[in-house]
Amino acid sequence: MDPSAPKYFTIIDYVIFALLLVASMCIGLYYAFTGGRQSTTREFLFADRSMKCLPLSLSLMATFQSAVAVIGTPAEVYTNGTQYWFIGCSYILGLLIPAHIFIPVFYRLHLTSVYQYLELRFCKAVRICGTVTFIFQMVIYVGVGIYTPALALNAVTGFHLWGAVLATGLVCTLYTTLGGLKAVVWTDVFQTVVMFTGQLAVIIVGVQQAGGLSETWVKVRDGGRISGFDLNPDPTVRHTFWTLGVGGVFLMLSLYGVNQAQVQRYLSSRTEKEAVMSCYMVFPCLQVALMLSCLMGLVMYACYGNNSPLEQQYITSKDQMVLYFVMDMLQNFPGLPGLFVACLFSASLSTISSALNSLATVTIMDLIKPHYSMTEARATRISKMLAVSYGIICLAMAYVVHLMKSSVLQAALSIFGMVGGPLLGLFCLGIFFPCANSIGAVIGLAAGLLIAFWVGIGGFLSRMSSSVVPPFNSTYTVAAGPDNITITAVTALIDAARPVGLHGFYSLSYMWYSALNSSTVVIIGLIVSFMTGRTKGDDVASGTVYPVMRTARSLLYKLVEPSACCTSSPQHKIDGHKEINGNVKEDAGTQEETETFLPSNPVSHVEQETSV
Ligand SMILES: O=C(O)CCCC[C@@H]1SC[C@@H]2NC(=O)N[C@@H]21
Ligand code: NA
Repeated sequence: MDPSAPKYFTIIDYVIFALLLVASMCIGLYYAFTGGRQSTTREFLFADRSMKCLPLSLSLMATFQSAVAVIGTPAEVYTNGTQYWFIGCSYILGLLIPAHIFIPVFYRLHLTSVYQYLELRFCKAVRICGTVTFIFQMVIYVGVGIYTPALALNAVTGFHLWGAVLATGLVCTLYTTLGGLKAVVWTDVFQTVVMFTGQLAVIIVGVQQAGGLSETWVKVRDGGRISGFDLNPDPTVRHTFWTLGVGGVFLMLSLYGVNQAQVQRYLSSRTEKEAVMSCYMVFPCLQVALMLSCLMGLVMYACYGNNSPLEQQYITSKDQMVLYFVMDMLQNFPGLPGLFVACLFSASLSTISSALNSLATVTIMDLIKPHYSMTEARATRISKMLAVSYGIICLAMAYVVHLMKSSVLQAALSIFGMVGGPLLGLFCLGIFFPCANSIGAVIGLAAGLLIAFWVGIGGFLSRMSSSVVPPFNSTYTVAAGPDNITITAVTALIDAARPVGLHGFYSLSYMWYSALNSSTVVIIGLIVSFMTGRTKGDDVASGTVYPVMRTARSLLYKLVEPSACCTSSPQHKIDGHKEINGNVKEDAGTQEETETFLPSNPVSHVEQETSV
């Protein structure tokens, strides 16, 4: 069989792929005609705030596990080894901080959109800036998410590119519009099961084709694909333990801490405890997803070695490698290629549906409702129309992505870093620095976005221009074997060409974008706040600041005085929260200080803190 010929699906493959779309549509229809029949925004956008932590945790994981991870991560591991796996270390802090800082603050404010927080803490202008930035980020990200699987599928199986894009986009938009957040969460659960099953099937068959587990291990180890701890502190090295383990924390905080798609899931939990639990339960799900993607890259290497289909010119981009591998390996297992393609589109659908639902939410809640009073029914109808409109916009965005040529994994993570980073900085400025004021917030956000695009675009262009340096300045894994002399020579050449000065700034690893941009927003935001008259502690809206110092003191106190921990903590009076659309929330009453060390009404401690 000529390996360069495109592989074709058998009829059973198409059936499995069609079944996935039909099943997703049925879940959407089910939630369109049961329960409250999606007639209120509370149901359409927040699932009646009744969600339990298990489906939520799978949905939280699925939202940012798109075809990009299913295709891009194995290609990354195949090319550069398992260094990328260290991003898993960033999931610890990347989920603990959202669980114990962001969720308590956002949950107790009874927010509808996470950007409502920005108006409570700063002013309406900051809220609008945050909302628009989020919309910009998610529309581009969804464009990548829709286009990625269609491109890979088209390249390897001849499946019509825009047919796949339209099928994905339309089915997804339909069930999201019909079934609201309940449908999005439950299709995420179903699609995650399909995604994991597909990946596992390919790994098992791949290991068999490579000659068994021990044979696979020997090949990847001798091929230098098992990376150790690369503790190189050089921030321009693309993947090291620091860029992934530390830079990854900021990336995770921008996604699982302050991204509307995730915060909306926390807010749709029945109780704050369920929300915190769902955040904790994301950790094992993410580790499994990361493990499956990395293992697939290793199995691909065990099967192809260094003469990859890319070098054989069977495919044109490394993002097509996974699908080529699947069609190559599973050709004799009718139905499995269809299962893997269903896995790929499941990853995509679960991300696109979450994004469309969150885009509709912030648009209606942040941009429309505050300016026009309307009935619940009308607001829900507009939300559904918005979901459809964003579906169409994202299909157009897929075409724009078609025009750009970049590794999809790096493209997606760069978008998160360039746009998600400044948003993370904006929320950190508000939550951790009571002295920050609105002018500081707006100018800080602008500075963060400016730096982000300067480094991001500059880095992209400088990589394109200097042909000597490879597509991204990665440290080559020195391949053992006859050609290692060549590789060493090339590495020496790269080091010689390594950019210095401003050029060095441009070649910052994309994994540091989130950290750099969020820090820029905080630093500039604080400087401008001090220059323009910092906010006094008691001017800060109740519940919008996390008392870092007080929590640290109470943690220290519990450590030093173990006997103190069994006495009941002092009662705290909760005063009413002024909700944004005017009606004051009745919160009067007293409440035990919760074990998350965040007092039920954090601002009172800020007053104490700032007044001390
Ligand atoms: O798959 C995607 O859509 C984007 C690539 C993964 C996004 C980041 S990587 C760290 C975190 N872990 C995940 O599984 N997704 C996010
Ligand atoms: Na997904």
